[in-house]
Parts: sequence; C-alpha cells; structure tokens
Amino acid sequence: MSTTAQNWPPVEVEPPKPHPDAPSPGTALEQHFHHCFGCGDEVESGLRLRSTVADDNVVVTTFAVTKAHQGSPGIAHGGLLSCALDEALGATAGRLLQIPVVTARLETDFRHPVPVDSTLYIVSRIDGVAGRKVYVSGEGRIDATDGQLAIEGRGLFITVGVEHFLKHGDAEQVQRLRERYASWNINF
Ligand SMILES: CCCCCCCC/C=C\CCCCCCCC(=O)SCCNC(=O)CCNC(=O)[C@H](O)C(C)(C)COP(=O)(O)OP(=O)(O)OC[C@H]1O[C@@H](n2cnc3c(N)ncnc32)[C@H](O)[C@@H]1OP(=O)(O)O
Repeated sequence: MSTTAQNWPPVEVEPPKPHPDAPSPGTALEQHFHHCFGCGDEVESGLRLRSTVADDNVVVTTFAVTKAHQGSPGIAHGGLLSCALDEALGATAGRLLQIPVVTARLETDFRHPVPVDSTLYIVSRIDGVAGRKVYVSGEGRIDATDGQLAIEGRGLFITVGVEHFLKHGDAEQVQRLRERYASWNINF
C-alpha cells in the first residue's frame, strides 16, 4: 500500500538544532501543563502520557491503553491514538527545541488495532524546520519500541509566542505557566 508520507517534509527544511539546554537522553519529561488532557496529572480522564528523551534526538512517549479508551470492544479509539500522537510530536518539537509550539496539521495512519491493556510506545523525531514551521513524525508500536507497528503520523507545529496563549486562552493560567518557562528566554 502506498504511504501518504512520500512528500514529507513537504517543503525544503533545515535540520533541527536541539537547544543546548534541551533535556539529555534518559530524561523523563515533566508534564508540560498539569491540566493538559494528554500529559497532565490533574485531568481525571486524561491520557497521562509519559515522555522520555532517547538517543539521537528521539522522544519515546507511552500511552497505557485501558477500557476507558475503547472505540470498539477491546480496541483503542482512533481519535485518542491521534491525540496521543499530537502530544508526543508536540512535546518532541517543544522540548527539544525549547520553543512553544501549537499543532497546525496532524495526520495519522492506523496500521494495526491497539488492544486494551497494551501500552503504545510512540517514537518521535523532528524531521526539519522551516522558519516557524516544525515538521515532526512518529510511529507507535505495541508494548515495545520494536513491537507491532500500530500507528504512523506526521505533524506540522508552528512556533508561537506567549501572546498566542494570552490572546486565545486563559490569561491567568498562562501567567502562572510562563514563570515555569522563563528560562526558555523566548519572548516571554
Ligand atoms: C506561557 C505558555 C507557554 C507554554 C509553553 C509550553 C511549552 C511546552 C512545550 C511543548 C509541549 C507541547 C505539547 C503540545 C501538544 C498539544 C498541541 C496542541 O494540541 S495545540 C492546540 C491545537 N492547535 C491550535 O489550537 C492551533 C490553531 N491554529 C492557530 O492558532 C494558527 O492557525 C497558527 C498559530 C497555527 C498559525 O497561525 P499564524 O497566523 O501564526 O501563522 P500563519 O501564517 O497562518 O501560518 C504560519 C505558516 O504555517 C503554515 N500553515 C499554517 N497552518 C497550516 C496547515 N494547517 N497546513 C499547512 N501549512 C500551514 C502557513 O501557510 C504559514 O506558512 P508560511 O510561513 O507562509 O510558509
């Protein structure tokens, strides 16, 4: 079957330059926001994804799939798998480059069902950068990073400044959060 990834990245890109202070291999990434549906521990029904930096500027994100995530009996819902991919790819871009990013485009190929009680391992990498555009891809495998391939995806993430979150989000929460990212020295 032909894949949709033939023209990826779709524009000329430069290789990513991970930030000198980016977390080193072996580092477990903190939740980027405690109320995030993807990674936050304050969200009762959240996915509670966990990400760790691996060698070669790769990030491994795990999603423990439970009955709460079913779309059909015993099988994970595709939308939630895409959500996990969104978080995994976004975390890879944001944390390795140390820039705030938002998803502009996300594409998922579902290759194999993901059963309840399995853990999806999403391995993500930055494929290139073109100005504010960061192209990231990843693949999700069942129960191990070399397990059965279940999903593949690609995302376009756009670098934004704090004004994006202030304009569109909850300014009070943003002000609290920006203190945590003050060392990123973007335009905070
Ligand atoms: C104080 C707070 C700090 C927080 C820091 C946290 C750091 C933690 C680090 C990391 C963890 C991250 C984990 C996140 C995981 C979850 C991520 C999500 O789910 S994000 C929510 C969903 N996404 C949105 O809500 C975006 C909605 N869209 C927008 O707001 C705008 O459309 C935006 C910002 C994406 C672009 O708008 P424009 O006005 O700024 O820029 P324009 O010119 O339109 O686009 C820029 C370039 O991108 C292309 N572009 C934009 N959208 C595109 C698309 N859909 N397809 C293809 N190209 C697109 C355009 O053609 C343009 O390209 P050309 O520069 O001209 O070459």
